[in-house]
Amino acid sequence: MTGLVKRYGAKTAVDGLNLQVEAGTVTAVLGPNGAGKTSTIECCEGYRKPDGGTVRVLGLDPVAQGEQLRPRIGVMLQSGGIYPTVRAVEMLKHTAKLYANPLDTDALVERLGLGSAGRTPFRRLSGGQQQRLSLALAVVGRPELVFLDEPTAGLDVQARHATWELIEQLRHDGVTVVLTTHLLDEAERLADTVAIVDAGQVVAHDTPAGLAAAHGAADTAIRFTAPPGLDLAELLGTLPKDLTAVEQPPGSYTVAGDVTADVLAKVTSWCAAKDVMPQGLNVGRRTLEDVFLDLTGRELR
Ligand SMILES: Nc1ncnc2c1ncn2[C@@H]1O[C@H](COP(=O)(O)OP(=O)(O)OP(=O)(O)O)[C@@H](O)[C@H]1O
Repeated sequence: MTGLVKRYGAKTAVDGLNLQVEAGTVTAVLGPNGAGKTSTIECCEGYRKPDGGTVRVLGLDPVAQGEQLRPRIGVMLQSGGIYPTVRAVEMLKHTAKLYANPLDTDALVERLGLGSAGRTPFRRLSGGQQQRLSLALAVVGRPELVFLDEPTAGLDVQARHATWELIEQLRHDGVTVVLTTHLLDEAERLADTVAIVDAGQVVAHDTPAGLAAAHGAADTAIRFTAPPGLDLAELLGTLPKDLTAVEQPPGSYTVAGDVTADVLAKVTSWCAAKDVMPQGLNVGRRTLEDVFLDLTGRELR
């Protein structure tokens, strides 16, 4: 898509967003709450009409050519969209019959641990079961491309791993997957490329390793918490020139760069001179989470 714009009244949710996804890959769209991820995905699915820009999915316009597109894609919405009284597995079997070459529904039920949910009406399923059923419904028709909006939000660890394995299987089968997530480990584990969205735009799109390399994630960092408002310019004055220091969010400090034992000693003695106790201090590699924080100024959750 190029230059995608989506507005709700005066609010511009998506603000000229550009994103190209290669067939057969898994793309994770990562961003803070309200960044415009869901709006973007819904424009790709044809559920929302863009206010500007061009969206093509499998070469088709999702709004004008929705009828052609829909049988070829799978969609897992954040909020169900499933009849509340319909029984879980019946719904899945019924949906499978609408497709020429569906997946084996029994195997899918087994894989997603939905066996016990068989005859339960959708509205009586637990949140996690509803979500796994939505995922099953999205993939049962063997789509060429699936959109998964926060597929593991709120799932327990076991269900999350089952979902990850299913997504890995899709990728292995050559299905193109676009998923949104707040979870960095999910993006790192599953995605060939990660698109970081902030304020309705893609601010970076690369492989997880590429993002990390481009944004200094190989550096080491000292992290600690302390009362907000420490004078970081003064702290930096005591440290070698190539180091950086940020307070984000207030009271959480990161000193990054070539962190040696000498740098660590200088940071702690500066704190001591200010009568500040650095809590939870640790030294480690900068992570993709730090990259995210740098790019968006916000934490993932
Ligand atoms: N139907 C709507 N009417 C009005 N405003 C909306 C509507 N849907 C979304 N918004 C607003 O548009 C912005 C982007 O929302 P969107 O749901 O696309 O973001 P998101 O990145 O998916 O967020 P989250 O991670 O919380 O799901 C938000 O500020 C949201 O409040």
